[in-house]
Amino acid sequence: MRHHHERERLFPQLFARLQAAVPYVSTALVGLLVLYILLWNAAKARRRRAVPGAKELPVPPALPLLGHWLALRARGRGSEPGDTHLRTLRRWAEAHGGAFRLLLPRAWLLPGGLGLGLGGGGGRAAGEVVVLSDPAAVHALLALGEDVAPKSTAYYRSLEQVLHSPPAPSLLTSTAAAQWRAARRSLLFAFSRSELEQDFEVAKAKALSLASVVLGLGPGVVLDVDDAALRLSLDVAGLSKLGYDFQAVEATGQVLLLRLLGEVAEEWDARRRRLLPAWAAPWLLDSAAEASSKCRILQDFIEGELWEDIASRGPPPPEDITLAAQIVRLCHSLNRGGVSARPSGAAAAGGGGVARALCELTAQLLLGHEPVGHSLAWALGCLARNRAAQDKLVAELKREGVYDAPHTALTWTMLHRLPFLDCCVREALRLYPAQPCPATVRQLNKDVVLAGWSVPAGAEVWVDVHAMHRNPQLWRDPDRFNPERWAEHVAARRQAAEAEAAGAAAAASKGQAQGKKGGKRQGGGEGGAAGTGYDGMHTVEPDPSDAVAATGTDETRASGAAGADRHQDAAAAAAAAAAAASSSAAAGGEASEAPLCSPLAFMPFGSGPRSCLGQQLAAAELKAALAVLLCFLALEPTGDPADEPRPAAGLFLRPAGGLHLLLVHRQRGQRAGAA
Ligand code: HEM
Repeated sequence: MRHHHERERLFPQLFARLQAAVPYVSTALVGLLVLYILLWNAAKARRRRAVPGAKELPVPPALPLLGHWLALRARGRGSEPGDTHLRTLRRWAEAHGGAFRLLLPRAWLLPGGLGLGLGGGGGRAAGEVVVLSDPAAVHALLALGEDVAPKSTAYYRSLEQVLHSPPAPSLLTSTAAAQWRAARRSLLFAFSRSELEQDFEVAKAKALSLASVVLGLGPGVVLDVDDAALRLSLDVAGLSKLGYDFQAVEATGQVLLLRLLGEVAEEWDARRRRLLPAWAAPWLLDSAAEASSKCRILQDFIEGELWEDIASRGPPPPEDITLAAQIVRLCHSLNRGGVSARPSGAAAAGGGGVARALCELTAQLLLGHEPVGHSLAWALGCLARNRAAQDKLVAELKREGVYDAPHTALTWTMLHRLPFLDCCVREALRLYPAQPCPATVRQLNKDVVLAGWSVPAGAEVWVDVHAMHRNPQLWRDPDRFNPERWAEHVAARRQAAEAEAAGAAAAASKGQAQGKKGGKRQGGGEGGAAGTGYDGMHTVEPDPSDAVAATGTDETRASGAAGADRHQDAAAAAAAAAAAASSSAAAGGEASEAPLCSPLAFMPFGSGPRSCLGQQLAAAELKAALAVLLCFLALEPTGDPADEPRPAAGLFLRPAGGLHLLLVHRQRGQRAGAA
């Protein structure tokens, strides 16, 4: 009996002691874990060996455990010009010669980082980030090819998660070589020259419509041009690529789709900056649930409205190579069971073609409108603050007859007569690249040397286009909007294009004389061919005579491989030239001796086989919109310091709080209105 009582007293005592010990034990365990992480990482740092003869990547000063995470999280504050984290990255890039290593907590906390070897990307540098803005190193990285440096799965997976539930790859996010090649070759048809000519007309018509709306608001009006530009680019993306008019330009109230797309982009950015995933941080669950419901509303709209509309058009006829038609073909070839008007349920399960098509649609909508919209807003902002450039552009439009008759005189084929317009677009994209950093994210499968820097296998490599575009060794007076810096380059490109067109015409007439059948579609002339990037960077080119490529069913056709080889050559040449440019710039020393312009260090659309698919369309759209708007409206800053643009870098570089300008009617003589 006494025994029993003693036992009854003993258990609560023991329990109370254990309870009291919990904080000490858990503190000790956390301490041991931290010590282990620090020691393991110190050992890892000692084990890190540079490839003989190559330079070890420098590391900017970092906090213990948090590394550079806080610096990367920082957003622009109050009156500060520019995005804080972009400025920090640029400072480090300039201090370390355009290549450095970042320490992020995940490098330590990931299973791979803890030395447990349970994944984390593999390789010695699992979870580490290398940031490159040295053009020679970037060209060398992109020339490595997809086997050695594919897109980073970890980085793009979070984008897939916000684009569609359950997540499926899109061209942007797909890392599997066979998948992206097939999709790219199929979708590239939608960006061929004939399509671009029509898209240009759509962009012009929508810009005229926007001008008419603004003119209707009064003789001088303060407007958020970022919002207006996003409406314009959404309408152009919808109408030209998907055959669907969102009528955002004409709408008076808020456009729900625009808001949803913006929120999805923000959610993706927030997830990528988070220290812990939502499941490991319960306090984030509410906002994660809210974000998921927004993503679902977007998904419902894309499924129920847009896809339904596209699918109801039936199988596209062979001559239809619009983006919508190519996405339908992609879906069809994946499903192999025909395209369903109702994408959910059984159809989605049957091969995943519809789910894939929906992801592609959402990605194309996001990519096709937001970077163009923000870029247009930045360009308008630059011109408003540089009256001399604006006047020169208007003078060019007058000289070429565009000012008096934008409806008829402004066409895709006459764009080469507007070189200053081209210079302005390039300069705005240089100062405000829509994807500033990271613009391209790669994962290395083996140790490599990039322009002399040793980069270990497993590292995630970011391209910092913002720092590259503002490097004082590559661009004289890099923060100044100076379209003139491009004059020589634009003139040289025009000459080269004319020579190429003349050569192609001569070859064609020779071929005809010899009775040959027509070969591949050739580009030429200003505006370029489907396979040539905005600045001559080669992309994988589609072969229109290849009917299989048009339906995206065969991924390994020789034409794609040939395109990739061509790219390798171009990239090797570019790397050599970039190395020469950067070493001569470095030898120059003084900023005033830096070259005025370094075209090989200009990469707003990325470069290589995964460069922007829509770059020609984007450039054409920017030109159409700028030319039309300037014919009717003079741009001025509002004069209010609160309206000074504040760049904020998320998925895209946008002006925080919008970009407000004063738009004043131009004296138009006897000309007709915009409508
Ligand atoms: C000013 C406007 C634009 C800029 C600055 C821009 C920039 C870029 C950049 C830097 C990339 C590479 C991203 C990466 O490697 O992760 C990219 C990829 C892509 N862009 Fe654009 N873009 C613009 C407009 C467009 C438009 C209008 C479209 C289509 C309608 C488009 C479609 C795509 C696609 C599909 C990819 C993925 C290509 C691939 O992975 O093979 N972009 N863009």
